[in-house]
Amino acid sequence: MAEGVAARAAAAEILGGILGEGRMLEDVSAPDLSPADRARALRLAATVLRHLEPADRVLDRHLRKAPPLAVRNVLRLAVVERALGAPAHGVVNAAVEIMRQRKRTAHFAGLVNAVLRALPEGDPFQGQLPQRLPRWLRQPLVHAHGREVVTAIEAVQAQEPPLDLTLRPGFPAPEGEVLPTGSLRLRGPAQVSALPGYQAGGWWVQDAAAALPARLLAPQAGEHVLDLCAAPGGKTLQLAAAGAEVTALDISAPRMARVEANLRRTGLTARTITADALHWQPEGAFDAILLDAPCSASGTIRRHPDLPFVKDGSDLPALVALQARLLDRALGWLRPGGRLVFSTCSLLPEEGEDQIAAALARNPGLTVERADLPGVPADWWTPAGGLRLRPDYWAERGGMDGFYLARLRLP
Ligand SMILES: C[S@@+](CC[C@H](N)C(=O)[O-])C[C@H]1O[C@@H](n2cnc3c(N)ncnc32)[C@H](O)[C@@H]1O
Repeated sequence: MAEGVAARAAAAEILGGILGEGRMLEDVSAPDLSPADRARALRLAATVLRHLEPADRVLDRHLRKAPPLAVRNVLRLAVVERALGAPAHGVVNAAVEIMRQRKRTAHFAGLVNAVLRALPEGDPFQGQLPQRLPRWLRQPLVHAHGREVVTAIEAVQAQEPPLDLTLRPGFPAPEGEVLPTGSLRLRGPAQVSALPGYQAGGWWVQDAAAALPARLLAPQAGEHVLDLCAAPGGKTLQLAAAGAEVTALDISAPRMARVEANLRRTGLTARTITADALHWQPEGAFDAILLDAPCSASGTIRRHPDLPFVKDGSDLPALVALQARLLDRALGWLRPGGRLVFSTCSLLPEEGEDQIAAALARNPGLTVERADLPGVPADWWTPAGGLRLRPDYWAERGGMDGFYLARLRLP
């Protein structure tokens, strides 16, 4: 088999699972492959998803009739690889070989060969705009930020995201760029468990934006802090590393197992509880609560490029209602004068700015508190005192996840 064919064939199959069956990337299993080929297949599939729209625009110029999805996915993969600079002959030969491997696609080998050889020399995406966000997401974002910002967000989301680490002082760490907010940024693919300091638990993977909610909460040593909706636990580790007495709660047992594994690796401690926060009751009040609520995850599309193809926004009203219920319950678990940071990895005002405005209206005396967060530019704060983080912030450094966070204070 020619070099790279197994990984490319698997990437095309993964794309079929996502685009044909509506499954999320993490739920689609790559067939029997070496770990290296599996990693390559997942990476290729994710890359194609980031450029699906431009790839289809290029292909539609060369196709008279829509081919079956399995064929189109192999063509998309080849066009995207070409756009990213892979040599034409390797890409074309692999695509043709993949077609010949299966009886149901073998008769398309000639078409695939002809279409790919007809592509002009150079970058097939030249002059094209990046892939657009889906309509349900794009429209409210254009309304909130304008077209130019949305195009800038889309440009960042078309790129492979960097790998950000949250560091523990005094532990070994890999070499990378230290961001103004303190996260360490690495470029290019990395085998996380092989990086210096992993075994010693000196750091954990956490997007630079995702590291800010725990910093905004500013936990103090010995404080009783609840991490509500905690799994897989990046924020739990931050709270525990600050010396707080942490209770970490999540509804999902398999996700909670990941929090426990993360605590074991880092040697940090937290009390872990698997329960539905809509029914659970604490034994006593907390000094501080971090509520990283379930949401559309629309701020994480560059890490989860499958999301726009699998979600259609129809679960948004239920998510917004759940966030409000979780927020009101959690406020009831704070001591008088206690603080709560609400965060969502969403770009939508409904799950951020509007959610907090509604909480203030429902809870008299509750206030939003702006804090001094080192490295955070003044214009990331909203007039209402929340922090709106957008993927196009620090675009030249690789961007960040979209988030909204606000620190609330009880009277
Ligand atoms: C955005 S994720 C949390 C990420 C986590 N804070 C971190 O930093 O790793 C939202 C979490 O909410 C949990 N969740 C959803 N509904 C819940 C509920 N009713 N009670 C408790 N946890 C819930 C999900 O299982 C999911 O792990």
